[in-house]
Amino acid sequence: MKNAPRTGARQIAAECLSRWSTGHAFAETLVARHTADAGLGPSDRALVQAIVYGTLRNKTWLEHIIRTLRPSPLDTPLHILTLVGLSQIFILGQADHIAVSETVKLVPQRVRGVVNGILRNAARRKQELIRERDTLPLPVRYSIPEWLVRRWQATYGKPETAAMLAWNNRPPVLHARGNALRPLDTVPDTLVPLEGIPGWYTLTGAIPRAAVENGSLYIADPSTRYCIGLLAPQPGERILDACAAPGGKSAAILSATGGKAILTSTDMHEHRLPKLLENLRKQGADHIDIRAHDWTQPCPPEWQQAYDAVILDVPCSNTGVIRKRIDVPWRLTPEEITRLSDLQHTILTCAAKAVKPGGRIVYSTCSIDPEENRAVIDRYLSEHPDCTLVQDHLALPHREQADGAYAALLHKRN
Ligand SMILES: C[S@@+](CC[C@H](N)C(=O)[O-])C[C@H]1O[C@@H](n2cnc3c(N)ncnc32)[C@H](O)[C@@H]1O
Repeated sequence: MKNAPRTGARQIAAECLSRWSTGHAFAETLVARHTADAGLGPSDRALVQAIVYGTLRNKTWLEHIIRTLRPSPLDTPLHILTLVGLSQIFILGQADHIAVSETVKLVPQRVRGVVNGILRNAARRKQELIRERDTLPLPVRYSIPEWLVRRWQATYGKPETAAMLAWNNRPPVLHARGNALRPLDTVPDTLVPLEGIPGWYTLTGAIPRAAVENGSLYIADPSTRYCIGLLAPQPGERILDACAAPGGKSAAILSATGGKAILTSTDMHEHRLPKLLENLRKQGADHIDIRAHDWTQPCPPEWQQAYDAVILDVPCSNTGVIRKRIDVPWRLTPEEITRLSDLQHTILTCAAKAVKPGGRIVYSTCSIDPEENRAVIDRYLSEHPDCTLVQDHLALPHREQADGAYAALLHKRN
């Protein structure tokens, strides 16, 4: 029924947040699973996603509001329902009376007054609380753990970090790359060409499914073009894309070479290979060499020095894509960054053996952390004097108005 109160969606959002706070599942997975299990329609699914993502993106600030309005702590279920209500009031911009009444309905009768009191108070003091936000310490204002804010300030300085935090705190804008192998007949209404970046578009509405399905478009961020630009793949070159699934970079290489690069695409996860194959076929690849390989293991003899170039889009912390991966700040630890850096160094060391003398290695991440970027390159170069760094590029998200990314081009001497 049109305009029916969507209490079901709010309940499901609370369940997702409850699961998220006690487990390891990603928000995206939880929203997909719980909305499917509840049989919610598209608009309710969108509401669940908006509440869950909005709450997690602003978690520390919303919790600060709860503490301001009720100094004694709430038990977990009430705390989560209060977050669901506040998220509607402060982040989604719903009418206060609807946000309050629909949320309070979910609260057991005997404690309903507590949540009702906090939400009504929050709605009444809304403008004051919003104004106060700008005066709060950065970790609270932008809901990012203190250790991460300190780490970024030490690397980039305070003003740059503040600008990046403000950028990360907003919902993402999606982009798409046009595929030269399957040019668009007409540019769909929801695509706006990106100024100064030929072949790239901003999505201003629904994803043009038909164009994605026929391979004319690939949903990706313009920051992914840096590694392809450094690789500068040429027709006829043998190229190894070592960490390839789901195939964004492999497809970009094929698009850039008119389908004429001779590509081997590997990934350690067998279960990711069918999607990789499907994506590459869809985008016009006709001869595809797809294999499972774990690049923490030695380079197989038949691949040693067999490639003109190797691209390594390694697993990383995703600190450049926090707008899209909202779990990242809450799941990441400094120890995990160090573990990833070691893993990246191992993958680089093993996969670089596949490059011919005189060939190129492109290393890329969607991390903005130096430990996963330049430090990995410097460590590798210190152990491999036959390689030199030609160029590297760090894209900071707020500067690019896109995702953060790092790419480095190495040359292996003849
Ligand atoms: C950042 S993603 C790659 C994205 C891909 N290049 C694209 O553009 O669509 C990293 C990939 O590395 C794979 N991976 C992780 N560890 C690996 C390893 N030891 N050897 C090979 N692949 C690995 C993951 O399964 C994941 O698909």
